[in-house]
Amino acid sequence: MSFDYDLFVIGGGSGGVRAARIAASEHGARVGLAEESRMGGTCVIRGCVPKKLMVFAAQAGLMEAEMRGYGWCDATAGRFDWQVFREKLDAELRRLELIYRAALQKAGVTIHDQRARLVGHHEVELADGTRLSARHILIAAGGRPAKIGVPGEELAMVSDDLFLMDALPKKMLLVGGGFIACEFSTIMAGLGVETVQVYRGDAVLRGFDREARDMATLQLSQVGVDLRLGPTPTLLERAGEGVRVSFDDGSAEAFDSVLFATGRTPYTAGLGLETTEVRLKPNGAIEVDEWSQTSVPSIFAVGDVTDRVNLTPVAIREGHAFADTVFGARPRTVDHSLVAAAVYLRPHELGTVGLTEEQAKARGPVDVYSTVFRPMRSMFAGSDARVMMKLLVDPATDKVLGCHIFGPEAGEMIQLAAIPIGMGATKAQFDATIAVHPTAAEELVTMRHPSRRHEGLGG
Ligand SMILES: Cc1cc2nc3c(=O)[nH]c(=O)nc-3n(C[C@H](O)[C@H](O)[C@H](O)COP(=O)(O)OP(=O)(O)OC[C@H]3O[C@@H](n4cnc5c(N)ncnc54)[C@H](O)[C@@H]3O)c2cc1C
Ligand SMILES: NC(=O)c1ccc[n+]([C@@H]2O[C@H](COP(=O)([O-])OP(=O)(O)OC[C@H]3O[C@@H](n4cnc5c(N)ncnc54)[C@H](O)[C@@H]3O)[C@@H](O)[C@H]2O)c1
Repeated sequence: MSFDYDLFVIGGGSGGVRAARIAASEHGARVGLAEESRMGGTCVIRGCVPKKLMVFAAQAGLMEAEMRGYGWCDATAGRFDWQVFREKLDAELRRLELIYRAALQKAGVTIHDQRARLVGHHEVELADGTRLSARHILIAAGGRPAKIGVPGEELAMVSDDLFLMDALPKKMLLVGGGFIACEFSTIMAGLGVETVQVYRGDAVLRGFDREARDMATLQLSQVGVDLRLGPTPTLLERAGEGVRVSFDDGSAEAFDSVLFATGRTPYTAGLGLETTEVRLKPNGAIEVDEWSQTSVPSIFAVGDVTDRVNLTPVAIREGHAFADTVFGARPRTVDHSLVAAAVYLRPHELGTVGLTEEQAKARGPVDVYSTVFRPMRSMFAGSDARVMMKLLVDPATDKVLGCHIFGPEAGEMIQLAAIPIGMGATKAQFDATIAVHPTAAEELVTMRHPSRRHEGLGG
């Protein structure tokens, strides 16, 4: 049977673009790709990239205070102009979008700028009605922000809207305690917005190392976020130009805008999956095996739509491995067990790889090497900001099971620590490394004695 394409990719985000490009340019496949919105997907257009640029924009106040501590007595950040920033941001995103598009075109991928849906195991239908057949179909449709189902929540923004605001709100409520809520609370407070964050748990960033969570929770308040642990919104109502929010503790308050950062849902609705035998998980994510293959042999899925580890480099790796396996005769899977990540807070970020202290303790005996200190940089400036470095070590094998860093540029540091840890490095090998002095990171190779040992479950 002949097909229009060897591969048809639905979604031009991190996973889809990489898979299409590698299948076409390195393995000679005839590839078509449909993108209903802007090329580059969540990360480039409404995620990692604009977010990180906003993080940089938001640190002027902290730098001003630090520089005053270093003798720049009149240091002042001056006035932030959202319009100027947004115009630059829009231009940068347009530039990146064109680069993604050009890379696909150079690889020989045919781009269809419209929505696609499945109409069978080898066929897709585009929004204009065109039907195209393909030997293989890759679903890389990503996810969509999810709200929580309270009345009036349509009055609230989701993360996609943040990058399109005409003006900064004066007073903003952020709902949630995950990556997005914490990063954007830091950003908004840093840009001078009166920022309130509500989170129903007792410390933000559930799932991360508890000690790091406590430090992140404290830091949010220290950078001016009014963090309220416990309450959850129950009702949103329009109040003049703003929104009045009622909470489950009986309180109510008005805000200029509200952001729900309460997780993301795999974007499988309306994808035509009912015309196939592709199995879904209970939350709507596409079920795949280690090869990213669905329950239908000709259909694969990568990235957030599969809800494995929802990070850009993971989607990219899954897309690349899929293309090499199916079109390059180089079968390889992706190891999701040891993925480093960072939460971009300010002044200190959280970098993490491997097991948390809680997970390591549940697994068996573990030695915890942990140090919390005031780094010379901020201490000199009069700041009380603290850094944490933590290594979790298996006493039987001496292998480092996890590393957690709360400090300036922790994302940069954890990227490097992830290499030896991924290679199975022992604590003795960390110790054998001569320190780089004076740095904060040198603590990773100078912690001689465990701060504590857990004997394992119940220990
Ligand atoms: C605010 C925010 C900040 C983030 N920050 C980070 C970070 O700092 N680091 C990090 O690693 N990750 C970050 N992430 C997560 C990261 O963006 C995602 O994990 C990543 O983009 C997933 O890639 P993907 O290819 O699976 O999907 P996406 O990038 O979402 O791409 C899916 C694409 O498919 C298109 N599409 C969907 N359905 C169809 C259809 N039927 N037809 C045609 N096109 C379709 C969509 O328009 C979209 O362009 C962030 C996410 C958000 C929301
Ligand atoms: N730096 C990064 O790598 C980065 C940054 C942003 C986003 N991301 C990715 O995007 C994903 C989505 O981010 P997110 O912050 O929206 O999700 P998240 O899963 O990290 O956090 C969701 C938050 O919403 C809360 N929540 C969920 N349901 C609720 C309810 N009914 N009532 C009150 N609170 C509720 C949760 O308790 C949690 O705190 C992340 O999981 C991550 O994979 C990564």
